[in-house]
Amino acid sequence: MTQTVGTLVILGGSSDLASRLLLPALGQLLTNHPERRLQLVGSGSEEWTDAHWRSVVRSSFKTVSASGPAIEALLEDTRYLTADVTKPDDLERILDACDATPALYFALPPAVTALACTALAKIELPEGITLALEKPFGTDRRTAIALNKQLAKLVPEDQVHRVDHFLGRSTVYNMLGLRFANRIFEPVWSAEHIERVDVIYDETLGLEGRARYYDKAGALVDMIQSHLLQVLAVLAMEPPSTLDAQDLRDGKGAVLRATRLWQDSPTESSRRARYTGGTVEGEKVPAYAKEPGVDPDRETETLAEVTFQIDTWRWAGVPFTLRSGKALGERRREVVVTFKPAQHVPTGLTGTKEPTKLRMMLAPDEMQLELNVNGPGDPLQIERASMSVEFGPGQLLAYGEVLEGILDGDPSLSVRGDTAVECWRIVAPVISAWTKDEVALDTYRAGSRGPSEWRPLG
Ligand SMILES: NC(=O)C1=CN([C@@H]2O[C@H](COP(=O)(O)OP(=O)(O)OC[C@H]3O[C@@H](n4cnc5c(N)ncnc54)[C@H](OP(=O)(O)O)[C@@H]3O)[C@@H](O)[C@H]2O)C=CC1
Ligand SMILES: O=C1O[C@H](COP(=O)(O)O)[C@@H](O)[C@H](O)[C@H]1O
Repeated sequence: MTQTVGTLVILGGSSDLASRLLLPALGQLLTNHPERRLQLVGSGSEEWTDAHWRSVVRSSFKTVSASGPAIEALLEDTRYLTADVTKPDDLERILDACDATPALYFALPPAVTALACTALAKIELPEGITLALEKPFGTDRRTAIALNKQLAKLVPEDQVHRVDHFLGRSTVYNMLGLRFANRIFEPVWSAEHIERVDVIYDETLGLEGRARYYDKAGALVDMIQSHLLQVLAVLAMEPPSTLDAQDLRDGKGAVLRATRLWQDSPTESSRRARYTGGTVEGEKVPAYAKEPGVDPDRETETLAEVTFQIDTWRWAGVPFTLRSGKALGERRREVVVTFKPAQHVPTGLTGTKEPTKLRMMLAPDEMQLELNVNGPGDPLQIERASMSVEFGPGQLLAYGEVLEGILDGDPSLSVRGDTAVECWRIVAPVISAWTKDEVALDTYRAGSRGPSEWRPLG
């Protein structure tokens, strides 16, 4: 694809996102594509000099051993502008500093992003400008609709990239390849053969000093409302004709429009919990409620689990359970598709206790197909065997794939406006029930597997 963006502006240059994820990914992308030329402008409310910003960029690039002509050219003329991005004059100054068609990347808290968009409406924008917005997109359905309206007044939809780095993972293409480039999965990919689907994203990471953002979001909004619903959409979509932006996004949109809480019951379909003090990977972790910046009375959950149904012919009656949490004892990132038991196991064969399971591990991507096979000893005794395939790490970090889409004007892997709103609609009844305390806030020890009374998934 041809690069359509010539200047990348990071609003929130001092953010954790920029230094830890965006800049390393940019470094890797430009190392892999030495022919690219890109001007980088950083901006933030901190009074930084160009030299300080350059050193921040350089250290982030170092983490991925970035090098080559594209990196040298970028470091040579990158600059930093101190600005309040909620002020139109400051934004105008930033845009004046752009030598080529810019992309504005909002590495900002969602409320500040919304104010910056209001300010952008008051100034003239350069032709072809791209706007890249981080998740969460808005803070609920209403604010997401309002933000979409604001953006629509600024640029056409294809120039808006609602970033979800889970869609920037090769995982999406791996799932599509597995399903649609084989004859054996798609014919059984439905309620007729699938019992349930679990998407699990358990992290050993704790709060990592992100209370300012996380304490208002919690695990439901941070992971399920955004990333994991996108994974569900890719898993459950109808076969697209092409991998074009329109086909992919139409396919995901149709799934999400049909998705709602299991039996429409927020109390039956959702669970939440918060970690108490413990030890994770040998390190002591304080109770979430005692972390600096956390308001314990807010009762923010650090582990969330919600079951959904998809009201289509293909998926009627199949529960999709999404779970994610922090400070857990084991990092577990996988999609588990559990098939229905064989219709009839011939009398005489013994030992078929578990049905067939397809596990798709995320980052690093791997697939395991757990089957019932005849064991090496007694031929009538069925044993469990697993066939596994490693997909490899992908050419780029997830954010590198996101940035490549932005630079090349390809929104295939970004979230479309209507879909962002759907995701808020889907989780709204859970948020409402939790706010009213209709679902108890359970506890789990940091370093454990979660509350012992919760049914294990997968
Ligand atoms: N960090 C992560 O792992 C991930 C973050 N995200 C998303 O990225 C976004 C940023 O998150 P994160 O990096 O954690 O947040 P941080 O709190 O680390 O950074 C927020 C940034 O916003 C800047 N900022 C705030 N107000 C203004 C203003 N009025 N004018 C200019 N700059 C301003 C801050 O600058 P200053 O400090 O100078 O005020 C800072 O650079 C969020 O939407 C989050 O959901 C998404 C995926 C992962
Ligand atoms: O967006 C986010 O994602 C990360 C998990 O993604 P990973 O690619 O870093 O594994 C999560 O830790 C963070 O809380 C959330 O904001």
